Amino acid sequence: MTPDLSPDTAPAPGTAPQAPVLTVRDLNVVYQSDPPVHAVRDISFTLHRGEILGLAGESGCGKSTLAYAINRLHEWPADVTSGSVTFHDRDGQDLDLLALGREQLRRFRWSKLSMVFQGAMNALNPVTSVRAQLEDVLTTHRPGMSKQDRRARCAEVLELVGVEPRRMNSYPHELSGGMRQRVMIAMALLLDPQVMIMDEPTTALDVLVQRGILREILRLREELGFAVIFITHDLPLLLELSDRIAVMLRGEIVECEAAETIYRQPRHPYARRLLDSFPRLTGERGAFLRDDGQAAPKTVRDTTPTGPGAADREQVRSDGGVR
Ligand SMILES: Nc1ncnc2c1ncn2[C@@H]1O[C@H](COP(=O)(O)OP(=O)(O)OP(=O)(O)O)[C@@H](O)[C@H]1O
Repeated sequence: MTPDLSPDTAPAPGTAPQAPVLTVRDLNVVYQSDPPVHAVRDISFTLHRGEILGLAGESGCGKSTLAYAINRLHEWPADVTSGSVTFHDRDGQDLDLLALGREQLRRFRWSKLSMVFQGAMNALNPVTSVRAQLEDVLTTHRPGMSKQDRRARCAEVLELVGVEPRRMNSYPHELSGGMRQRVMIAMALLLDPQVMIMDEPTTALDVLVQRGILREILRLREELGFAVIFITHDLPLLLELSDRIAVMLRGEIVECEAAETIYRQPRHPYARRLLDSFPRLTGERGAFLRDDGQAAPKTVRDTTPTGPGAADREQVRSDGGVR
């Protein structure tokens, strides 16, 4: 497959061109309310393998509507009125996501593309153990997997996100918010997806816990090679995390560039305004924070727990009065 390297879709400078994993073309989503709300307008972009694409924009600009429509999680009155979303599978097959039937969709979600949304930690079933909830995903999607392999895989993903596997026997209420969100990320990783959509995944958490989780996401992306669409209104965070950033305004992408270009030379007046609204970007931190060619930003590396047990340490730190 020939990579799509048109200006609005090219990977960040200095990174090897990667094949696309997701292509969105001229997507329109309208809430058929009275009056109708045209929440996503003619949006086009390409997500490349292993890339972190940040989606920035103020509240109500359509970020979540776009994310839900890509994954077909939108519900009436949200209506995809036109456009296409194509998933380019590892095996070379192209999937037209808007045309998938219910059963195909069920197989597609979690296994090829998974989503972690804001407050996902509250989506865990309070009366079922973490183990049962993780295993349930495997039982549904990998019915031939042995019990032993299921357990091993659940322990493996928990370890990947820094949660001690012994926590598997816990119930959600026994875990801190940060740990629960890590469990949700583990669940999203279970089936080795090629794309993860993260919609404000850490917004509800305190800054240290948030940093720890973001660092883990960056490390996992390096290790496992999935691509991420990361949604937040927190532009400084996106500048640290993303390869490219798409800036949304009233349902449209008004600028899509390498994170560093958005930071140094934002073209669109709204992107400039958005940058100016974060004083710390132009204040004492001054310089752009990413290492050249490296995903892990300095600020994240310096301040956060990592590895198995990191979430437990977060718990201790939270209990120890960090908040
Ligand atoms: N069920 C609905 N019916 C009508 N309009 C809706 C509905 N849900 C969202 N909208 C409108 O669609 C637009 C886009 O909303 P959306 O939630 O996608 O924005 P967002 O950028 O994700 O905001 P936030 O950052 O606050 O989550 C907004 O104008 C919102 O009011």
